Amino acid sequence: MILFPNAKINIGLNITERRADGYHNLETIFYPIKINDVLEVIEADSLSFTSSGLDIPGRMEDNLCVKGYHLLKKDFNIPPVSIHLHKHIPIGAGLGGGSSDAAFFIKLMNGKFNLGLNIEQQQDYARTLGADCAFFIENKPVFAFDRGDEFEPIKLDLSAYHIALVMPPVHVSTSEAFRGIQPAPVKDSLYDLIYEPVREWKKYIKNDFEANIFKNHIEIRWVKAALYEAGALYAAMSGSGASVFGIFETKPDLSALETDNQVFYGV
Ligand SMILES: C[C@](O)(CO)[C@H](O)COP(=O)(O)OP(=O)(O)OC[C@H]1O[C@@H](n2ccc(N)nc2=O)[C@H](O)[C@@H]1O
Ligand SMILES: Nc1ncnc2c1ncn2[C@@H]1O[C@H](COP(=O)(O)OP(=O)(O)OP(=O)(O)O)[C@@H](O)[C@H]1O
Repeated sequence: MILFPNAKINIGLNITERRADGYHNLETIFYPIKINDVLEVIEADSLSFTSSGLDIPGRMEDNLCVKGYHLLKKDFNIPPVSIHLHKHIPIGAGLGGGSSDAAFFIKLMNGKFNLGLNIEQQQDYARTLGADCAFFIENKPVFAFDRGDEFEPIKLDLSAYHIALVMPPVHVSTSEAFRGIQPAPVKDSLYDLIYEPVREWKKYIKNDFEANIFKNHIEIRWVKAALYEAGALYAAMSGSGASVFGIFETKPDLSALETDNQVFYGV
């Protein structure tokens, strides 16, 4: 069985509070985009994990798909499987690629072995693997809050726009991004602001990670500026970086960025 885990972007990200469990409360909009991995699972004599495409840091046991297998194995009598992941979603990009693989793995296993898990139950399993994971179970635009793992559906359709995504040659780890952040409550919630016209977003919708990350990685700031110069209605870093997306009325010319960065059009 094969599924195609996709990436997400964060439109706005406000870090509102430090929590007692070491995490932060935040609010953000998650929006699915069309950059995909390929995840194949077949029944086998023993558990194995192989990958192709981009190099995935860490050992096999650290891979979120393998962690997902062990998580389900605790509660269900599932057979060993051979997992193959073709990695295409940039890593350390704020695109939630690893989280998506994990969520799609849970969905795949649920379907393949008739585990009978409903959406909420799949989200509960996903949540234990990472704050981003649960979003990918339903994979629809949402307003996310708490650790970023509680959701309220929103009506947001950007399909009339051209979204371009630029990945500078920099990786930012999520915990690095949270270091030095001063959480602050918000006056106006993204839950309402997201319904402002896209060309107004730059006045109201911010990613709280940008200031810190731009200080240490000036090239990410340059990419954002270049997207505005190329005509973006809105441009921002996604999640904890390093990728930056731009929302355009039509396909932009970003050829000047292609030398130093990976550029994805029409995601
Ligand atoms: C910030 C976002 O990238 C926005 O999309 C995500 O919420 C991060 O989600 P994620 O990569 O799935 O994060 P996890 O793997 O659960 O957490 C990595 C680390 O980030 C920090 N972390 C993450 C989420 C959160 N709400 N508060 C945090 O402080 C914690 O130090 C945690 O140990
Ligand atoms: N299937 C996987 N694909 C990619 N990375 C994985 C996977 N499983 C575990 N990891 C680990 O997770 C780390 C970051 O993964 P990921 O690509 O999800 O980060 P990210 O793009 O910063 O996403 P996020 O928006 O969730 O912060 C990697 O350094 C890697 O060690």
